[in-house]
Amino acid sequence: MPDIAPLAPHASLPKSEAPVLVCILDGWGENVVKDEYNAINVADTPTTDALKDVPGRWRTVRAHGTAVGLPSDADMGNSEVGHNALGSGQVIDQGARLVDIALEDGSAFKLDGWKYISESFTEHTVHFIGLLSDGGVHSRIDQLLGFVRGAARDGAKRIRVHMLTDGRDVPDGSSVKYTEELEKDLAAVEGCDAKIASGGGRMYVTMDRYEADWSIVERGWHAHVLGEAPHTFTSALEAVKTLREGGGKPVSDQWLPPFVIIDDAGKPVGTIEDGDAVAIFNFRSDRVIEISKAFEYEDFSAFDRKRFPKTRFVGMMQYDGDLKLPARFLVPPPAIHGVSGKLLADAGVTTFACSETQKFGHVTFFWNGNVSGYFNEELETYVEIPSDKVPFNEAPDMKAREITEAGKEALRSGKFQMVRVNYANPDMVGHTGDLKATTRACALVDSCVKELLATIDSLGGRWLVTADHGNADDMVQRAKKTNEPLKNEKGELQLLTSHTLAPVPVAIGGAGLPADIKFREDLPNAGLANITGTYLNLLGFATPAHMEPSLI
Ligand SMILES: O=C(O)[C@H](O)COP(=O)(O)O
Ligand SMILES: [Mn+2]
Ligand SMILES: [Mn+2]
Repeated sequence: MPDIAPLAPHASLPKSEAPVLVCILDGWGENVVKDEYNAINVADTPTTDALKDVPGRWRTVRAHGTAVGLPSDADMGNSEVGHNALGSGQVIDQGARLVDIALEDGSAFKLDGWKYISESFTEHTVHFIGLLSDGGVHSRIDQLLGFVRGAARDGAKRIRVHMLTDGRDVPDGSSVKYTEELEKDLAAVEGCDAKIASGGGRMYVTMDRYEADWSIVERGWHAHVLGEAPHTFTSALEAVKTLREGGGKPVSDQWLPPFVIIDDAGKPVGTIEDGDAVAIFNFRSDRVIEISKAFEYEDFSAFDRKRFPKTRFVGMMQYDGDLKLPARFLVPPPAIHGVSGKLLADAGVTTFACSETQKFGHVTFFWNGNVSGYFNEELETYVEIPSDKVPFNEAPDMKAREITEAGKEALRSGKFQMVRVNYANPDMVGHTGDLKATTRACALVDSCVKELLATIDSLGGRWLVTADHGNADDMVQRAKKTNEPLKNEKGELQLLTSHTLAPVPVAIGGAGLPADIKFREDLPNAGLANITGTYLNLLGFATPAHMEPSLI
């Protein structure tokens, strides 16, 4: 644990009497490729464009790979690691990397979580539930296989995988490839009956987040636990291929309906029963907290479980350190100490944080180092604006206007020294692969930023605008060397639904920021974690020693 001292005053930058705004544009990368498939480039964005013209007050920082604690620089950034870095000012080994290490050195198979599920190996079934891809944002297929093979080696007789198709962190349509691969690898596991038992698309089955729509989790419970779904198949590959066709109305991987695999007699091959072990193989928390509650809590009312089997349940990690959920886990999660939220609360600073449901936990839970709730309820106010329950290309404005109104009101109220908001649009609409809708989303967010900055300027405050990773800045898959957009055999563009590896912009300003405050030039490789010290400076505090250096 780093040595953590309380916040101290900045040596030369006095405390701001007016509020300081930190504004996160979720999924807004600064991509070198600026063509017609870069939605930010296509969109009319006069406000964020103008920020670039102010000398010494606009730059980019790294938001992917090792700069945010991911295993390699081929890993795109994501909201979890991005907001962890922005909130904590530290580069922390993240879940993906911790699981890699625990598998490599074998420690994963010696810890309590593994011992706990091992008790079910000989007499019962071991179930693995999670996102099937190598996106590396929530999970990775190679890690799943590491645990499946470990279970077989340690005596498991029956393994069932409940797979959620991705198409969001990886290209749409790739579910076919991953399913084929998994079926083949499970068949090759020796001395053990290993099969896929159920599944569905990640946005429609099981992986809801922040309680946006519990019916998603309910559908997963029915398929995985009860073995009930509107579609049954005898093979997962057939399930995925058929459901993608959608009976003439193609369905993307993210949105496949739930399915159950049955045997020749029509019986589900892998319902979850008393005594079975259940392991969630996602390392990232937000989209598996709800299903974890359904397995772990005796007392549960979010939906009718119909049957509540007594299982040995573990998460890949402990997903919520505050709730201690789940109680047992395979690999200990990253320990994040000395986050800005805690230090500010200890220093008596009043804070307002706001986003809509889809990103609410990002600016609170992830920001605060994966801790739910307040550090100091008297000093902090968190506002969640309920998100729509639709595919977001159908409503690309999302709740950006409402967030802007809430932000302006908080700034003007005089009640808060720090106001932070997250705009979900560039990311959530970007994930749909819909260029037109994403362009609209980016233009709207730009106009919202304009309003917020005007408000803070009128109050004599200071602001910092940044993002957590790229997404809207590239909407097509490209050839590696030439960056040429890729097309399929039919000549159709191959859409990009995932995040990008682009760095993100960071801009500072405000009527209350002394004219001589500029970005320093000796941190060319700075990343998201360098932003924390920067906004603490804007608030009048020195950068704490355990954090990455400030950009100013
Ligand atoms: O969960 C998701 O929506 C995507 O996998 C990642 O998006 P996020 O990291 O921006 O939340
Ligand atoms: Mn994000
Ligand atoms: Mn995203």
